[in-house]
Amino acid sequence: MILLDGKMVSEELNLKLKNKVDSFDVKPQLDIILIGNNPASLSYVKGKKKAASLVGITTNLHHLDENISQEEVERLINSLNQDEKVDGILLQLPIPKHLDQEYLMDLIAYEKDPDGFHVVNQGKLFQKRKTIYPATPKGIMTLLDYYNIPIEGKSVVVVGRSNIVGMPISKMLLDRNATVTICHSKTKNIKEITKTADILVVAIGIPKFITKDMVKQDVVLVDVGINRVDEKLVGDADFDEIKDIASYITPVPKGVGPMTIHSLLFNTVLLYESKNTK
Ligand SMILES: NC(=O)C1=CN([C@@H]2O[C@H](COP(=O)(O)OP(=O)(O)OC[C@H]3O[C@@H](n4cnc5c(N)ncnc54)[C@H](OP(=O)(O)O)[C@@H]3O)[C@@H](O)[C@H]2O)C=CC1
Ligand SMILES: Nc1nc(=O)c2c([nH]1)NC[C@@H]1CN(c3ccc(C(=O)N[C@@H](CCC(=O)O)C(=O)O)cc3)C=[N+]21
Repeated sequence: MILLDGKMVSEELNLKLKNKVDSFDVKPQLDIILIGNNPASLSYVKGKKKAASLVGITTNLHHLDENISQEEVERLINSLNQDEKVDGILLQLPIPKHLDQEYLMDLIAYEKDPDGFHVVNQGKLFQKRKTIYPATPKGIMTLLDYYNIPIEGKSVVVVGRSNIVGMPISKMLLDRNATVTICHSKTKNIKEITKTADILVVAIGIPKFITKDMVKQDVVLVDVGINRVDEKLVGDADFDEIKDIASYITPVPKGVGPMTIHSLLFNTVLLYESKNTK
């Protein structure tokens, strides 16, 4: 088994990014909007700020009250959209239920969307046009490519069909000529399907859902899940059970998570560069 070491790869690629950013006179700027005090979100935002500062990207955190009104968030996004200094705007998800998440995500200028969540950027992805790729799927592709894992012609199974992970990673793997099957909560005989996978990507948010009887020998397993169980992080797959069957496997933590952060920073630099070449 070979570990798909997202921590190591992201550190190497962040350093490469830093060398590029070091050559810029004006640094790229990422503005993060965090609403409320969800402990997981606080911890992710901390991770993003830390990595950004290592790379030389300026971050501005807008930490808003849990009860903030829709209008006030709109006002903030509008002003960041207009601010020339701002290269990327990240609305940390999830946001409180009284706010219209879809509306707010679409309000962020798509030229300032390092997450690649904007409906225009997602639309471009699904029409195979040049776009800002969503950070987690892009991080997964970067990790697979780093280890030279072949994708063309492979049977890929993606478990999960969210807008931010399942759907875009399925499309990106399809565009690399994999044969992609997507499973979700209504899929029947999921085990028979996951067993066919050369590459299995799991993004559902259920701890240790994928067990060793659900994978074939030498599977490449990409575990996107981040679940907190008894103060510890566990993935959507049972790592200890599967590690001896898999050819390659991502750990949780230190797998896909740090690659997502790298992609966010990479995308922020892309947005900065396209602003400066306009
Ligand atoms: N490492 C990273 O960088 C990131 C990690 N994550 C983690 O990845 C996981 C998934 O996140 P996200 O995509 O946002 O999740 P969502 O909750 O948006 O989507 C979950 C998906 O899983 C499917 N699902 C739920 N239960 C089952 C089941 N029993 N069998 C098969 N499919 C099921 C759902 O199906 P249906 O559509 O039918 O409801 C849905 O498509 C979470 O643990 C999250 O924390 C997320 C983003 C980044
Ligand atoms: N607008 C927006 N963009 C996101 O990209 C976004 C989001 N909202 N909301 C939540 C999810 C989740 N997500 C993670 C990113 C990194 C780690 C990560 O680096 N995790 C470390 C562990 C961190 C820890 O110890 O808590 C690891 O896996 O090694 C995890 C999860 C980004 N998301």
